[in-house]
Amino acid sequence: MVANMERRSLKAADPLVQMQSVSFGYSKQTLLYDVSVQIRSGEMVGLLGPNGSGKTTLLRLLSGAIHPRQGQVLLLGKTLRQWGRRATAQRVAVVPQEMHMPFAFTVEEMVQLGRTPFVPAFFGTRGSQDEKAVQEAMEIAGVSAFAKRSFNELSGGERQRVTIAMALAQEPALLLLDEPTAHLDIKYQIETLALAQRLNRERGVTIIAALHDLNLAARYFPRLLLFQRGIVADASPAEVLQPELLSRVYGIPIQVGILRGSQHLSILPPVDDAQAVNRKEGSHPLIHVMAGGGSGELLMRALADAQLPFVAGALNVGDSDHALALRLAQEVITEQPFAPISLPALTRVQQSLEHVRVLLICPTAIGPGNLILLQEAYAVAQRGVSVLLLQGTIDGTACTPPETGNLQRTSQSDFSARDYTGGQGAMLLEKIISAGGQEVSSVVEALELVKSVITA
Ligand SMILES: Nc1ncnc2c1ncn2[C@@H]1O[C@H](COP(=O)(O)OP(=O)(O)OP(=O)(O)O)[C@@H](O)[C@H]1O
Repeated sequence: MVANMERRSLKAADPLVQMQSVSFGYSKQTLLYDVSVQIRSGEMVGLLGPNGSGKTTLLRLLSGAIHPRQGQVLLLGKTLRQWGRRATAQRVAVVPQEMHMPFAFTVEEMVQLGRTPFVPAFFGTRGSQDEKAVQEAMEIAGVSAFAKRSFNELSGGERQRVTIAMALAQEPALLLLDEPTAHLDIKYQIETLALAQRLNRERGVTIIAALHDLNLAARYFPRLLLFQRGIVADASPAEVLQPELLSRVYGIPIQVGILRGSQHLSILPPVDDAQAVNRKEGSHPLIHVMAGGGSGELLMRALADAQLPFVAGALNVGDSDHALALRLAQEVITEQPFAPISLPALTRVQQSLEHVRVLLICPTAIGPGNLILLQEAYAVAQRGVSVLLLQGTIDGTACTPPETGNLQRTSQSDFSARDYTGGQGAMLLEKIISAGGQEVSSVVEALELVKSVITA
């Protein structure tokens, strides 16, 4: 009721819920970094991402169960802290991955629990409005027939519908579903998502669901957020479910096709997984890009436009170059947010550098955390591999677009200006040059040199 009235007063363009530069971590380590997203009333959004990518955490932030370390979550323009728990629960309902009841509640009693945010505190009793909402929720979710049965005796699919009924009894404006189809057979998976779709279409409930099944996500959700500790892609299924992007984010080769006679996408592992992996290994990119802080943006776009496959990294989660590399690079070597390059990431960089013919170093800031990459670059230059150093400042003007020309040559002073290691970084860059590394002053020049090296 509350939610219905507020929903009607919302203008179509107003976001129902928004995350503004949200960062969060359970421990010192940051799990989600700088996440910003807006969801309008009436949207149905699927949240995709590998295990441990932070989908549940994102839903918990949206429900107010946990609070951001930085940034804020707004519901109808007010932070969840400003709303408070009770008022938030009158507007946002969560269907968790699994619900275990230690007591033998009947289905009806369970669904009545959904009305808790509306029952006055301190011995308040439920009124006729609450009873109506409970009966209606059971009806919509298709659980009225077993209202008097014990929740714990139900099948997985039936339980799932009861937990959805519980959430519906809250009459939420926003329904958060955490892997609503986990543990369900295909019939119940489809029934559950069809129910979510009906709620969305007929009752205007805004739905955000974390999902693992990419095919079902494509079938039921007009907007998908691909998530890996931050939002990697946010668009329609056809735009988000790109084989290269999915393969990079999930770390296995993935094919996307269109089912014959159907408008829906079909996501499959390749026919012969082993063959695909071998093919991928056999065609390791010949180009490696070291970047960070946006310094690699124009170069990576130019390489992708020229259809030149490359490895990027190591890059920290949350770095804008990392998000872009996930879209454009064949392989991305990922490091924790803000963390120095770890041994596993360094090993992957070393493995990549063994195969490449060109290493491109973008004009990123050099700190104690990434200095080790320059040491690797120096070793590569000493082996006679072509190393190109893109010149530029680190204020976003680096690597000017191919059409518009050159960077200013600043050389030594440029190196020092972005060196935060007390001179070690600048010295390594100088050593790379003396070992044969070549400075380039534009993306155009870099691309020409790359092409000449890899076709030689
Ligand atoms: N309460 C917690 N305390 C500490 N770490 C946690 C907690 N909850 C989750 N994590 C960790 O945070 C990371 C992200 O977990 P989260 O459950 O958000 O991911 P997910 O994308 O939903 O994963 P899955 O698809 O496997 O459900 C994981 O590494 C997880 O172990």
